Amino acid sequence: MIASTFAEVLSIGAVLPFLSVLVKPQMVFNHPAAQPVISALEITEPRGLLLPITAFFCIVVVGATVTRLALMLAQTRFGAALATDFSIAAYNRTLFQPYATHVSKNSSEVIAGVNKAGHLGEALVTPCLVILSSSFLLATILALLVWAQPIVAISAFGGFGLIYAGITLLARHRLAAEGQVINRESGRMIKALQEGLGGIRDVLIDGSQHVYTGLFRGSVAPLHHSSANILIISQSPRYAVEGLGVVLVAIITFFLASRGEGFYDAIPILGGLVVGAQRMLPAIQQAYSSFTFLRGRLPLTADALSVLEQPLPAFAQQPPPAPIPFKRTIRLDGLRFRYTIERPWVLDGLDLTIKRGEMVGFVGVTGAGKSTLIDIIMGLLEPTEGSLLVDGERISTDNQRAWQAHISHVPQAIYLADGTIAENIAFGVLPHEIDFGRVKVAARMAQIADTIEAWDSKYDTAVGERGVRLSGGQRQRIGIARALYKRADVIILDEATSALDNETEQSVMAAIDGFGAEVTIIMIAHRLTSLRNCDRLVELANGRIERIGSYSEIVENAVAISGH
Ligand SMILES: Nc1ncnc2c1ncn2[C@@H]1O[C@H](COP(=O)(O)OP(=O)(O)OP(=O)(O)O)[C@@H](O)[C@H]1O
Repeated sequence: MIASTFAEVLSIGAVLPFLSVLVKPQMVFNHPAAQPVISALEITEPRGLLLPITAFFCIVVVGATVTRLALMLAQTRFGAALATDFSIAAYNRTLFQPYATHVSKNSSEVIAGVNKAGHLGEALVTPCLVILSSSFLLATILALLVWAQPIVAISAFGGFGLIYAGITLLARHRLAAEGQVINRESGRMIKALQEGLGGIRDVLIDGSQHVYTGLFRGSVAPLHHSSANILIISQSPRYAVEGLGVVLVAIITFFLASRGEGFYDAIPILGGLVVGAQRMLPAIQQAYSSFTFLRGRLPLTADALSVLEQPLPAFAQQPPPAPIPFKRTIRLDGLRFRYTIERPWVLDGLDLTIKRGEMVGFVGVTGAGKSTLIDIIMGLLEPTEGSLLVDGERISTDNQRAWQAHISHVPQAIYLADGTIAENIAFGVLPHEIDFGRVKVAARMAQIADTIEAWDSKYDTAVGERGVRLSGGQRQRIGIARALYKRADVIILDEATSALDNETEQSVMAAIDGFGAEVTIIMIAHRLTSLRNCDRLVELANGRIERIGSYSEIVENAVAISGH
C-alpha cells in the first residue's frame, strides 16, 4: 500500500518537471536541482533535457500502474483467502453445534448463515481494505497538491469531498433499509429453493411449480432491486463529480491564465492538478462505493459474524477420544426431558437399565417420545433432569463423544452421499482408507451383497445424489451395512427395517442378533413383528414407562400399542 501510494505520488510529482521542460526548458536547465543530471548525462542545451525527462516520466507512470495493479491483486487475493477461511470456520462451527441447536433451527436458516459468512470477505474485508488504501493515497496526494498549490487544491478537492459527504448523509437511511432487505431476502431465497427442490415429487404431482416460482420471485425480486439501489447510490456521485471536475479545471485554467504570468506558466500546475484529479477521483469514488457497499451489507455482516461467534466445544480441537468403558449397563435415572421450557415434558421420569448385549425394543403410540429417548441415549440431547449413566458414569458434554464412539445409528431415512456404494457403506471414511473386506462383510450381513455384486461396477457403483437409484429397502440395507461397518457395540435402529419385506427383515435381524453378547441393540419399530427377536420390549405412554415385558407379553396388547 505504501509502495503504491509512493509510486502514485511520484507519478504526479513527475508531471511538473515534465511539463516545465516542455514549456519552459531554459528555466529547468538553469535550475540548481537539475545540474547533477545535466552533468551526468552531458547535456549541453535545454532541449536535450526533453528525452531523459520524458523517459523518467514514462517509467514513473508505468511503475505506478504496476504497483496499483499489484495492490489490487494483493487485496483481492487476501479477500478471497479470508472468505475461504470464514466459510470453512462458519461451516465447521455450525457442524459442531449441539443437536438441540440444530433441531431448534430451520435448515435453510442454517445454510443461509453459512452462506452469508462466505460473503464476509466481499462484504466486510475487501471494502475495509479499499477504504484504508484509498484514504491513505488520498491523504498523501492531497498533501502534495496542497503543498504545491494550496488554494487551488483545497477549493477543488474540498468541492468533491462535499459532494460525496452530502450524498452519503442523504443516502444513509436508504442504505440501511436496503441492507435489511438484502439480508432478509437472501435467507428467504434459500428457503424457497430448498422447499421446492426438497419436495420435488409433490411439486411435480401437484403441479405446484408456479407456487414455488412465486415464492422464489417474492425474495429474488426485492433482493436484486435492493442490490441495484445500493449500486446506484454508490455509482451516482461519480457522474456529478466528473462533470464538476471538467468545469473546475476550466475555471482554474481561466484564473491561472489571467494572472499575468501567462497561460504557459500555468500549464505545469494545471497538468499536476489534472493528473492529481485523475488519480484522486477514482480513489475517492472507490472509497465511497466501498463505504456504501459496507453500509448496505451491514445486517448481513452482523448475521455472518453471529455464525462465526457460535461456540466451539472443547472436543472440537482435540483428537477423537477413546471410548469410555462399557461393560455392564446403560441406565436412565429419573430421566425427564422437554425441548424448551415452554413445552410440556416429553419424557417424565424414566428409570430403566439396559444390560450390555441385550436387545431392547421401544414401543408406544406416535408422539410417545421414543425418538427423543434414543436421541438422549445416543448423547445427542441432554436430559433436562435426571441422568443417563453408562457403567455408572454420568454422560455429559465432557464425555458424550467418548460414549458416541460405541454407537451406530440406523435411522428410517438413510442419507446417501453422492459417491460409490463402498463409500456409502464406509460412510465418513476417506476413500483411500476404506477397508473393502469389511465393506463386503457388512454388506453380506445386511443382506445387500448379492444385489451389489450383480451390478457391473459392484462396490464401485455410483449412488446418484441422495440415492435416487436405490429402492427404499436397498437404502435401508445400505444404512444397516453402514452401521455394521463401524463395528460399534451399541446399534440403534430407529424404524430401520420398515421398508424391508418380512423375510429380508428377519434375515437382517438374525444377522444382527448373531453378534451375541458383545453387541447391545436398541430398536424402535411400529411394526411389532419387527421386534420379535428382542429380549425385552419397553412400552412408553405419556412420557412414562407403561410396561416392560417380553415380546409375547406385550404383543397381546398389540393393537392398543400401535394405535392402528
Ligand atoms: N424438535 C422438537 N422440538 C419440539 N418438540 C418436539 C421436537 N421433536 C419432537 N417433539 C415433540 O416431542 C414429542 C415426542 O416426539 P418423538 O418424535 O420423540 O415421538 P415418537 O414416539 O418417536 O413418535 P413417532 O412414533 O411418531 O416417531 C412429540 O409431542 C413431538 O411433538
